Amino acid sequence: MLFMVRMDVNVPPDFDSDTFEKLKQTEKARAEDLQRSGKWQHLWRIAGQYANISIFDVSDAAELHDILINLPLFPFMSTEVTALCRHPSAIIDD
Ligand SMILES: O=C(O)C[C@H]1C=CC(=O)O1
Repeated sequence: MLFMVRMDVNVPPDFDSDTFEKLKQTEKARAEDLQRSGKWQHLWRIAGQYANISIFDVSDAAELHDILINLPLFPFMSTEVTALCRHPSAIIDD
């Protein structure tokens, strides 16, 4: 199943910056692993915002939920999930 996920990252202004930098590195490694696995198919920065639009290809909503809540930056994120299905006029069958 395909899902579009918007992730907005909100860091409290008084949060320790070194700790946050370490979390970002852990998040980057996790995101790269999930992309290599094929589960995180697209990762796009929303220009001008600390936010992204991502496409996940997972077996079901429960798997997506498990991935999202285990992201290192999840405690600092708000997420919006949209289930996708093939458009009948789409010419690319990916
Ligand atoms: O930067 C972000 O949008 C948040 C998060 C998603 C992937 C990643 O490496 O960090």
